[in-house]
Amino acid sequence: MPDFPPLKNDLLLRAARGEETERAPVWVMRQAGRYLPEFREVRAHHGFFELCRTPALATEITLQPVRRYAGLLDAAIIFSDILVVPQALGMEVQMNPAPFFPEPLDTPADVSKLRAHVDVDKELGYVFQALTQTRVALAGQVPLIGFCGAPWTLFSYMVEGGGSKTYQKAKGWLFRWPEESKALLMRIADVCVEFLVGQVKAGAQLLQVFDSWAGELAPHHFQEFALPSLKHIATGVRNKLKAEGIPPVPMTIFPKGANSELAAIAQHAGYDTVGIDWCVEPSEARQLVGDVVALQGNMDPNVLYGGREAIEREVRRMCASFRGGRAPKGWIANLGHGITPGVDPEDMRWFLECVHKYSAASYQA
Ligand SMILES: Cc1c2[nH]c(c1CCC(=O)O)Cc1[nH]c(c(CCC(=O)O)c1C)Cc1[nH]c(c(CCC(=O)O)c1C)Cc1[nH]c(c(C)c1CCC(=O)O)C2
Repeated sequence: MPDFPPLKNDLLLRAARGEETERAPVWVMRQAGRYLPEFREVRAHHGFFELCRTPALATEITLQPVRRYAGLLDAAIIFSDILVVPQALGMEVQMNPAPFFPEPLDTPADVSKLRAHVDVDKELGYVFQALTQTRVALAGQVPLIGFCGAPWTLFSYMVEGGGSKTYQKAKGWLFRWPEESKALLMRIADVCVEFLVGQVKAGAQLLQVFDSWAGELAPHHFQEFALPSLKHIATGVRNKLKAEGIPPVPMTIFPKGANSELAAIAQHAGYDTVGIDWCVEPSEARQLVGDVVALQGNMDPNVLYGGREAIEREVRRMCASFRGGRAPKGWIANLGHGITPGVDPEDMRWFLECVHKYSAASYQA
């Protein structure tokens, strides 16, 4: 592994390991994106996946929010997308402007169209290069997060051919072809394991798995279909790193909306941190997960459209609720889902400032 500059701010890594921190570390899902004018400026000249595939540009975009919010953000997340894994498996994915797969997997017979063996270095080496370049450019300011999509969420995109409101096709697959579905989920999980291990070797200091559609499944279907593949990833990554003599990195699972499954996820999925959305009260989430994991989240991203007073009020409330459930110990502040394109970057700054203030161990409610 390359020799990287020493890390100056390890709040995120300490919180992810469940340690007490002087305040909650904070970063925001989709922090490098369209709400930033500097992102839109670069994006105007390049296609979305062209940005992902050009390490110098991916590095520049990853650094944009870190630069703009210097001293306020406690992590960088590599600019990429969860859909690079279906691409590595051989599927075509367009972004126009939402994700679109011209040839989705209609039936299990279509699985034969996927690459039988995925050479992750060859197909996704551009992500590894972007991580290494970014880690060097960060000069130890903040840790660098690597990520991938969870098998169930990726399976949904690959079967639906894009986003969906009903998940009819993806769920139709699960219920009509449960064994084939499980095999495909595990096949995706195997690629995720290789991809995440490669990301650590390239410089990622924490890994997050995005299961954006976890909450669409009934609890017993989540446990049957999604949970085993999530566990396969956590165990697979840990084992491979160990076998190669590489120190482990903290891992976060974001099972969006699967709030009735939090206890099972904390106990059985094998991650250090569980991300929660805004539909669960933080103090209640802490009760559900116990002491096993750190928590991440969870302000409703739409509060960022409510003005400064609302943002301050909601951050203060969020801090109190996480603290009620024993924060700032083992809590990473974030939104409950990605920041959206219409947010005023100065309101994002205010959110970060409020977290610094109200999550401080010294703050008296
Ligand atoms: C479901 C999902 C996707 N991508 C991702 C998820 C999981 C998180 C979530 O649930 O939001 C993850 C993702 N996508 C992107 C990142 C970059 C890192 C970050 O700043 O968090 C990350 C972590 C950049 C992006 N990924 C995308 C953009 C916008 C594309 C553009 O510039 O046109 C960015 C900055 C495109 C994308 N990519 C995806 C969709 C649905 C879209 C289009 C709609 C949208 O923008 O929300 C799939």
